[in-house]
Amino acid sequence: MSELADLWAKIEGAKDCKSLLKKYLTKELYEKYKDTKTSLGGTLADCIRSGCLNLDSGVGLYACDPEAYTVFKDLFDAVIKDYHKVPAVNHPQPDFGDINNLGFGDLDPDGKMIVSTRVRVGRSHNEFAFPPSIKSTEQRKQMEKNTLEALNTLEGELAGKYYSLETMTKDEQKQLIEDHFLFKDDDRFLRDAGGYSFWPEGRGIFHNPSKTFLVWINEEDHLRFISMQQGGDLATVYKRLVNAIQQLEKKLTFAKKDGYGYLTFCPTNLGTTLRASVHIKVPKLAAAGKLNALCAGLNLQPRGIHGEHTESEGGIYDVSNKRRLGLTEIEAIQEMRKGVQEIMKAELAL
Ligand SMILES: Nc1ncnc2c1ncn2[C@@H]1O[C@H](COP(=O)(O)OP(=O)(O)OP(=O)(O)O)[C@@H](O)[C@H]1O
Ligand SMILES: NC(=[NH2+])NCCC[C@H](N)C(=O)O
Repeated sequence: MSELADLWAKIEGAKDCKSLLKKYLTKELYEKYKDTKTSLGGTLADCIRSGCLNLDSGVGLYACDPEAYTVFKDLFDAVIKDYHKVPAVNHPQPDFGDINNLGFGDLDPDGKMIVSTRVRVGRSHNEFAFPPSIKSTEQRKQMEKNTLEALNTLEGELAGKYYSLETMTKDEQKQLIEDHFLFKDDDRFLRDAGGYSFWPEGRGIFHNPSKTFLVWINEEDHLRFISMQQGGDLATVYKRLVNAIQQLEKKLTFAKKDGYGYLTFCPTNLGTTLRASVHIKVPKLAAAGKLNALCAGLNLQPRGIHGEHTESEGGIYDVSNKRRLGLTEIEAIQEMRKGVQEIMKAELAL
């Protein structure tokens, strides 16, 4: 049996599987796409491997490369519409808003509830495959090199240095992870999607001395741009990120598609690719079992303190916008801002 037929048999037989892949990969779509290849050589197996090997996936589908969104359109569109709750895949053009006139500042001026604030976006290079279809270390290294040429031209607050995972000590790596600056290598969904192949080659982190602006290279996405700092000053964090994006877009061209926005490896990140989060102390809401429902109603997503698939510690949660597609960057930030302010009100009322 071919690998694809084997993966298909696994998911077809998984009656209790609740992933979006299970919901939308019908026999008809499987037959339609089973022999299809992207121009970089990506296949349906590359897109569905993680979801078939991890039947508890929420989504279960990854793009093998930027072209997957076009080549396997019917499958991706169905998953995208369901995850992002949009009737059609019709993402607007980027709009970061008037960053000098945002109309909001620090969400927690007294510093009582918000421990830290972070906003990140993902960016991809059109000419490189995503992890399932990357066939050699050379591709990751080339991408790392092209990106560093651009990062090394950044000036002022954004200027920084690159730290390769290939040369970093285990202790340095551990400390950066504990301090919430660096990615880990223990996500089984990403592992089965090829995310850790040839690890740690071509991976690394660029950051400024104060670690308020950081770039992850060759983690889940080709690139992640991150702005973060202690406290609740969302406006400052967002402005810094937009400034970085605008500077880097002068040097690099990122994968983008009309109606889909910026293209990312995982369809959950598509569009604005923006996740704005606070680490927020909400012990009362959590103890009352009210946080999840409140977040759901506000289009927010609660996570644990060490990120996705982790637990809360001391009543502190990572709360962020859930929607990234079908709205502009500034709308996603405003949705997160309003939602976080509602959560703060609800915590104080208990
Ligand atoms: N507001 C925040 N303050 C401090 N650290 C944060 C904040 N939000 C997220 N982090 C940290 O960022 C790291 C990465 O988190 P996580 O993997 O959940 O999200 P991500 O980088 O946005 O990507 P993805 O959604 O693809 O998983 C973790 O260490 C997490 O604790
Ligand atoms: N980091 C991410 N892209 N997270 C979202 C999806 C993760 C995993 N593939 C799932 O389907 O549950």
